[in-house]
Order: sequence, then structure tokens, then C-alpha cells
Amino acid sequence: MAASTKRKHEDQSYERVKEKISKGDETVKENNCALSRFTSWCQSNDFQISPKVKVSRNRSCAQWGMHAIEDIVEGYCIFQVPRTALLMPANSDIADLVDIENPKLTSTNQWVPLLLTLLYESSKSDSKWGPYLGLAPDPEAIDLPMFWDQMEVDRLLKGTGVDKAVKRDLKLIKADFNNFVLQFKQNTTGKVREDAISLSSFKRMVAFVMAYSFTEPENKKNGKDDSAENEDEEDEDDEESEKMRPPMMVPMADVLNHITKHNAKLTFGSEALKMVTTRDISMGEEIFNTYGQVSNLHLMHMYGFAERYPENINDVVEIPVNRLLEAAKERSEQETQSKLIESKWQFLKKQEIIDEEDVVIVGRDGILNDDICTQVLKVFCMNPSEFSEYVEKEGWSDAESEASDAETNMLDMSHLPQLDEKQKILLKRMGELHLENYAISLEVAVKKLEHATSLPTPHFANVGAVKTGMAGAESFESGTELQEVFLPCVALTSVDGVRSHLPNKKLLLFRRY
Ligand SMILES: C[S@@+](CC[C@H](N)C(=O)[O-])C[C@H]1O[C@@H](n2cnc3c(N)ncnc32)[C@H](O)[C@@H]1O
Repeated sequence: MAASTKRKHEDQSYERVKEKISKGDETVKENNCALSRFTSWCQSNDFQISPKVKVSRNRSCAQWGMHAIEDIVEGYCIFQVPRTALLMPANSDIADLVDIENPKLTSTNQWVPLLLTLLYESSKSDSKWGPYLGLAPDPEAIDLPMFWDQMEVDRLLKGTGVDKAVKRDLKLIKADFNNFVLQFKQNTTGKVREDAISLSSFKRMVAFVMAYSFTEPENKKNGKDDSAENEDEEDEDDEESEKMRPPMMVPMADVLNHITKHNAKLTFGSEALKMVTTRDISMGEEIFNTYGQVSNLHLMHMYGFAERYPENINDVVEIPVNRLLEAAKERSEQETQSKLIESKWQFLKKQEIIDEEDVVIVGRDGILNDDICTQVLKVFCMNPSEFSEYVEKEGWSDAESEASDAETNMLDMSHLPQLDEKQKILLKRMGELHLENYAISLEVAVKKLEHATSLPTPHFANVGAVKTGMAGAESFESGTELQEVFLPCVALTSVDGVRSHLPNKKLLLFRRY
């Protein structure tokens, strides 16, 4: 290459680097401005924020986050958010136009009032929440599976259940847009920016609510000032907390990232919400909230990330119940046996013991929803005369039902080895069939790991998880061979969903904390 051409090339690349750096500088400046506007806003809205923590963008595992700048003890309130600062329909001046009592609102679309409020507040130049929304992510940058293209969903999420959940979401978003948002647009002419109300911007708003909102457990309503000292009550409340209230945006709390081994949690008081530490935290550590006891499937679906195996002790795999049917049919040697299995299946459906959509939930401790699974296994393993008697009685007698309602989970890891041999075989095959359904097999995953250093992408960054899963499975006592199938199933939920062209943020997804 001639010297002058070479110099020209060097000049051009120097200019490009300079441009990149100055763009980066601008972004840093913009971020700093947004943060200082948000901090002043918090002060003028009576937030109380401890001087022992700091919000920053580059010290956390995923963009914005919070870390300790001094040692903090357990039970310490890091910050407090007054209820008046919560972004929710009742606090907005659009409240009258957002019909919370609308009979069309069901539990599946109880998010709509908040979404409409957000559409309104984010298009208002003088919104009370302007500085809060100024720190919110660029809607285009929220990367949830609902924005992945179909090929990626098929390639990476097939078999996990997240693919189905995304399909359901997209259908619901469209229906909500047509049923509520268009009507809202008419009622608010001139109040909401025209371009803010389109199906694609509504979808982006749904993603923001999915990944950033909070729901207050029903029982915490009206003010018990629940603090870390009240932790004992947590378990008792678990059942009730399933009945949730509509979501709301909690400024400052939504800056915090999540890990299973979190060190802080949000508590709901009558006047304010508090972020309280759940253990001692050392200077420099990131403050992690908990988004709940959630599996990787849920994290991937709602938040676009997953934790590395085996860190998420709440991780589960959801195996469609009809894999049990497949397993049972496979074992039928003659057509009559296969027909008998089919009629057993139809009977279970007729009795509403199972539904096609049911899933068997397998976690680290075994099968978590043993009720469905135990019944299907029992019926599948009945001989023809037992089954005829069962049909005659139209299912279980009261005494039998009571026995199967017993508190003990007969399908947890400690009880699985005692199962009837036939039932064990069916369960094992169910797990194997499920493993076959993943886009990537365990063997391939492990092989890829062996060559991981030469892989240009982080696609298989998490394959280590599988290896750990397998090693974990091998270390279990003999007789519990089911774990050799189930643990890899759970481990694979951590593998799938990792994309090959992940942005920087995602490179951190599976790092160890
Ligand atoms: C409530 S926001 C937390 C604030 C967020 N980091 C930000 O910069 O705006 C939730 C989002 O943070 C990210 N996130 C939270 N915890 C994470 C983790 N442990 N690993 C990777 N990303 C995480 C995900 O993108 C998630 O959708």
C-alpha cells in the first residue's frame, strides 16, 4: 500500500475512534445529567436516601444499579420512597380517564391502567415524573424475548415454555391495544402525543412495565409497616401474596438489579416503601433486590436475563404433562395397551384432573406440583380391571382423594426413590423426552463447552452450568437415578435463551457474582 493511502486510512480510523470516544463522552455526560436531575427530584419529593449507597451506571451487573460506598449492617433502610411518588393511576391527574373499574379488565390485563397512565405521563412535557422517566431505559433498548425474531425464539427458547408465553403475551398486547388503548386515544385527544399511541410503542411500554414495575402483595395493603424484622411472617404470607394488586412504578427501587442471593428487599409501609438490607453488606458490593423467588424461565421471559446454573436455587423446568402420555404410549407393546393409555388420558381430562396445558414443574428438590403428576402416574400404571373400577367410581373415592391431598410431597427428591418401579420409568422417560425437545442437546452443550475458549461469541458461555448439573446428578446416591435426568433438564433452562449476538449487557448475564 502506498504511504499516502496508508496515512489516509490511518487518518480515517483515527477520526472514527475520536468520533466514538466523543459520542461515548456525550452519553456519559447525558447519563450524569439524567442521574443528577433524578436525584434532585427524589430530594424534592421527600425520598430518604442513605449516604452509604450510590447509584451508578458502570459499577453494576447491568447498566444502572446501586452499590454500597460504606459497610452496611443487616436490617438497615437504604432508601425510602413515599407513596405519593409512586407512578400509578391513582397518583396521576389522568386517573379519571383511566377506568380502573372497567369490567373488561381481568387479571390478565390488570396492567392496562398503569400502561395508559405511563403513555400519558411520558408524553407530557411537565409530568411530575419527568426526571424519573428521564432515567428510564430507552424503550428500544429493552431486550425481552418478545422482541426477538421468530427464528431466534425457535432456536433458543424452543421447549422452555418461554416461547409459548411470548406468543400469549403478543396476542394479549394486541387485544389490549384494540380494546383499551384506541378508546383511550379518543378520550384524551390533545392530551397524549399522537405518535406515543401506536401498537409498537404500546408494546415497548408493556416491556418497560414487565421489567421495571412492582406489585404489592394484597395482604400488605393498608399499612403494616413490614420491615426486615418481620421476616417470619413472610412464609405465612406466601399463599395470600399470590393474589396480587395491579403493578406500579417505584422510582429508585427499580434501579436495583436482581439475584437469587439478594442482599436487600422492598417492604411496603402505609406511608412509604422501604428498601431494607437482608444481610450485612460490605463497601463496594452491589445492592441486589429480589424480583421474587423466580425461575430462570420467568427471569428470561419478564426481564430478559437468566442466572448461571446453579445459582438460581428457584430454577425450575416446566415439562408439558402430555410428555407423560408420550412416555406411556412409547412403553405400550401392543395396540390394545396404547388404546388403554389413550382412554385413561381422556378420562383424566374429562374428570378435569388434567388439562392439555398443564405442566409438570421440576425443581432442584424434585417435582413441585406432585398433585397432578401423582394422579396421572397412578392411573397410567393401573391394570385394565383397576382402571374399570376407577371409571365406575368416577375417579377417586373421598378417602383416596384425602390421602393424595396429604401434606407430604411424594415426588420430592427424597421420596422419588421409593416410587413404584413402573412409575419411576415413566417419569424418567418424561424427562428424557423433554431433554430431546430442547434446541440444543446436553451432549452438544458439553462438547461446545470443551471448545468454549475458541468460540467467538458468548452463546455457550453458560454451558458450564450443564456440566455442573451433570456432575451434581452423578454425585447423588444410587437409586435416585431420576435426578440424572431432572437436574440436566433444569440446567438446560439456563443454557437456552443465550443469544449469539448479545449486546454488552448480556455478556454479563452469566457472570458469577
Ligand atoms: C428493574 S430493572 C434494573 C435496572 C436496570 N439495570 C437499568 O439499567 O435500568 C430490570 C432490568 O435490569 C437488568 N437486570 C437486573 N438484574 C440483572 C442481572 N442479575 N443480570 C443481568 N441483568 C439484570 C435486566 O435487563 C432487567 O430487565
